Amino acid sequence: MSTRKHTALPKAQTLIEALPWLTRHHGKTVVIKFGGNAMVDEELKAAFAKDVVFLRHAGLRPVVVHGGGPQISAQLEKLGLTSEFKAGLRVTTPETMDVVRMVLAGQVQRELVGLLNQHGPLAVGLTGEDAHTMSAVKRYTEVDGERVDLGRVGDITEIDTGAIQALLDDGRIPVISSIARSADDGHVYNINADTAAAALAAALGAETLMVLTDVEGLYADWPSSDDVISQLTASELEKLLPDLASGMVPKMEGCLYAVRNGVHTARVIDGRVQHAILLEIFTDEGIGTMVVPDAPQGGRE
Ligand SMILES: Nc1ncnc2c1ncn2[C@@H]1O[C@H](COP(=O)(O)OP(=O)(O)O)[C@@H](O)[C@H]1O
Ligand SMILES: CC(=O)N[C@@H](CCC(=O)OP(=O)(O)O)C(=O)O
Repeated sequence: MSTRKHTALPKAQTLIEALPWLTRHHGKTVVIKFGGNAMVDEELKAAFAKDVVFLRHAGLRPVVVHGGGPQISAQLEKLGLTSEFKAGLRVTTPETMDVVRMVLAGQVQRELVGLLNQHGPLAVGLTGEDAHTMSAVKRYTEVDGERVDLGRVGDITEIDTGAIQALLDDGRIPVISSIARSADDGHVYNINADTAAAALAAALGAETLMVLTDVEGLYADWPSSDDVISQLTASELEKLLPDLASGMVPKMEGCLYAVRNGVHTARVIDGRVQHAILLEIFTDEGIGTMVVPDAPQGGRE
């Protein structure tokens, strides 16, 4: 006698719960920004790779954009160089830029490609430099009303999605490092990875931008409260932006940009939770914070 039928039932229910989400997301592009704690924990990294491969086998078109701020800072320290941030962006001298490029494209991206490819010949790594995927200009920022020179920090000016689309059409998983070259001065620039992910999501016409981080989502009254905002509209987010602290600023600016430029939903989710991506995409509850476009004026939605 065997009780296998009974113990297997909850598994079947879980799969069935995913059915409407599988149908809805089939063939859709999902841009996933990988960063935060999930990126320094071996188990979480392996679970992340499995989730992304699962999405690909479930018929979605996942694109990974990765950060690596902590890894860059660690390498700079080893080399006796300091890390300085202004308005959440790394002040990037030409010397620092060499390290940024080496760590993002040569270390972090290679590691992610390796983890994904344990499941088959799927992942291909690119930087924004490859096939003109992302072009940039030098970016300035304002601190206390003053224009600040951040060195080799860039703003994206143009995106050519050709190489990414070709890889997706071929069933591959593109893994993108947030580096871009300027056609004006020929320099290579350091781009914040949240900003790059949002710009790529919009340019690709992605259905979803998913930003993994090291908190549960957007806290309503951080740091005095840790109530997570589960959903908000673009206009609601725009009102909150001036009060956000530095780490969340590029993430939430990116989410706002994405939903204002054709992406259906932008989500900030907790990368410390194993299989956070699958929970967010394939279960009824979802986790984290979801940003949605404003309802169309006079629409019936
Ligand atoms: N309103 C907020 N809600 C959540 N986190 C916030 C908020 N404001 C600031 N933060 C900070 O932003 C951090 C996430 O940004 P960051 O450290 O740049 O993440 P990542 O390494 O994932 O790119 C959180 O760990 C938290 O300290
Ligand atoms: C201009 C700028 O600040 N670039 C970032 C690029 C990496 C990044 O964004 O990594 P996280 O997502 O892990 O923070 C940096 O140099 O740290």
